[in-house]
Amino acid sequence: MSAEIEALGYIGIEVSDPERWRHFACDTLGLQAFDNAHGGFDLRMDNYASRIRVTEGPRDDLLYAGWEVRDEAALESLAVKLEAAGVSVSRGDAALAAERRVAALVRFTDPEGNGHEAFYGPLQKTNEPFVSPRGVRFKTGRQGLGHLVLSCGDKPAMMTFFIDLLGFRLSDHIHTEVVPGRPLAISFLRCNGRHHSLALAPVPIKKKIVHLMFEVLSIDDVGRAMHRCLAEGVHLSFTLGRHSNDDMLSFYPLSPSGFDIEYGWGGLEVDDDTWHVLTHDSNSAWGHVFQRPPRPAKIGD
Ligand SMILES: Cc1ccc(O)c(O)c1CC[C@@H]1C(=O)CC[C@]2(C)C(=O)CC[C@@H]12
Ligand SMILES: [Fe+2]
Repeated sequence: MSAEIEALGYIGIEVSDPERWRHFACDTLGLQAFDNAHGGFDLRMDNYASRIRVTEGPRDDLLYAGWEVRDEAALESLAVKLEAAGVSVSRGDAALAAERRVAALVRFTDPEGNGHEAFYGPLQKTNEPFVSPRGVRFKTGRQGLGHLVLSCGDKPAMMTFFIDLLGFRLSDHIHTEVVPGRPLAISFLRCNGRHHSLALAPVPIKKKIVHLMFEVLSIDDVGRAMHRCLAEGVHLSFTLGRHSNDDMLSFYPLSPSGFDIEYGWGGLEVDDDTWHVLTHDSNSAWGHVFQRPPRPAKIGD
């Protein structure tokens, strides 16, 4: 039986300033917020009842990534496969499944301690259609909500976990230098036609989330969102650019939690039958210029 993960279905984040996040996500990026019964809010970008669950807390980082599988049998075979490999798996009860707005889920952690959930049967709010407050349409469907880049210390262990155990396919590597003289090899993993749903970056930062990417259906929505950021003084960690590996045209606003959002359009779709792993030595065909983060003004500046 197939135990394959098919998409990044949802994520949970803990944020210290939920109201700033609500404004950023809705008014700036065009997602739709719904207060939930758990003291936080859900961000929608399509029919799914929850794509991003925002919970208040000090962490300003990832709580869990929710990976979608086809059905109950696929969920059970994935759980059995993980357990056979010595990963401890906890089956979510009905209350947790209802809270996550899915039919069933299991929970586990990766070798670096990040929380993950696999689930099937996401609740669809078809009679309460997603309406973006900014008229944005997001590219989701079989490709999931977007992509997540995780920082990691032991990248080989993470690669083994996601590829050998969870069934991700390697799309490519990028060898780059963010800090001159410090080579960095980022690897891009897919679980559907999206070039990557997960990328692993061995960068020594405290946060697990390096960035979270949303893709929109119109290039104008990228332009409009970028100009809303500029008008509001939202810091752009990377300017507009086009990536070398997946062709995504994107920019990177800094979220209120201090990790980046990548907001993009035009990402390429991988055909598993013909894809060939590549190694790139540049991040971008053009653009994506790093911008130093803003420093709080001090008296006397
Ligand atoms: C290079 C690249 C290809 C596809 C993407 O979706 C994507 O986000 C990136 C950018 C990765 C990003 C970067 O270029 C600069 C250095 C960054 C911030 C890291 O330190 C990890 C992710 C890296
Ligand atoms: Fe990205």
